[in-house]
Amino acid sequence: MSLLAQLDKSIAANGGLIVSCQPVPGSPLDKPEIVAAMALAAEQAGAVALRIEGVDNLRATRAAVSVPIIGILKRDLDDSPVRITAFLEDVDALAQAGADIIAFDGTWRVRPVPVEALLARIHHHQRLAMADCSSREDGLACHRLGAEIIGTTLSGYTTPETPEEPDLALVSVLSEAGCRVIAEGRYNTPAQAALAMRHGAWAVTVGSAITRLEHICGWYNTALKKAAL
Ligand SMILES: CC(=O)N[C@H](C=O)[C@@H](O)[C@H](O)[C@H](O)COP(=O)(O)O
Repeated sequence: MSLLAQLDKSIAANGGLIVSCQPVPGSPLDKPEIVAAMALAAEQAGAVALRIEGVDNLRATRAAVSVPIIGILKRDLDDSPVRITAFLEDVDALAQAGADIIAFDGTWRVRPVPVEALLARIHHHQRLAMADCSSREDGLACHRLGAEIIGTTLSGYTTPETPEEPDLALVSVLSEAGCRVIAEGRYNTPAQAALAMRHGAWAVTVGSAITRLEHICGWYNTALKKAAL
């Protein structure tokens, strides 16, 4: 059975939650063995797939879990705002470390390597490609170029202000256009994730609300401070 067919089956059975295990950089939780433990706990709790950043985290997680892994590699570049899997060697490293799906920045911004070349390299390794997009235009362009999965990951992150709510409208527009959409970015409650599925998402990736303890504490601290005023 193809990986997509396998995922269709587990999404139908379990609901379509993908857990992104990306600790806050420099956090006491930012260690490959802890990332792998979070990933295993998510798998045991019914996650259909995992999203993992970095080669060491990916290797540790691959050894611990059996569900598919979406691999990414983040870098901060001087001459481009693109951060997620920007180079061909990043694709090679992720494939080698055991990613089943490789996600990359699919936005139309100044970038070191064209989307077409990244897609060709991912497919050369016989991996599935997920394009992390910010808009209808990005998403449709990556879909036409052959990305099997379109993520709404970067909606709200290519502009100076990031909204609080997730971009459900983008999920609808891309799924109506025939894309296999992973809703991702600020799905901080189960109700928001469920809404994404009702807007046509194939699956929903949740990161901060499940695996970034500092963000969750921050949400509570802000609310509690406001309540004390
Ligand atoms: C914009 C960007 O770089 N997003 C990253 C992509 O991998 C991660 O930092 C997010 O945590 C991930 O997309 C999940 O989103 P959320 O943490 O909101 O559930």
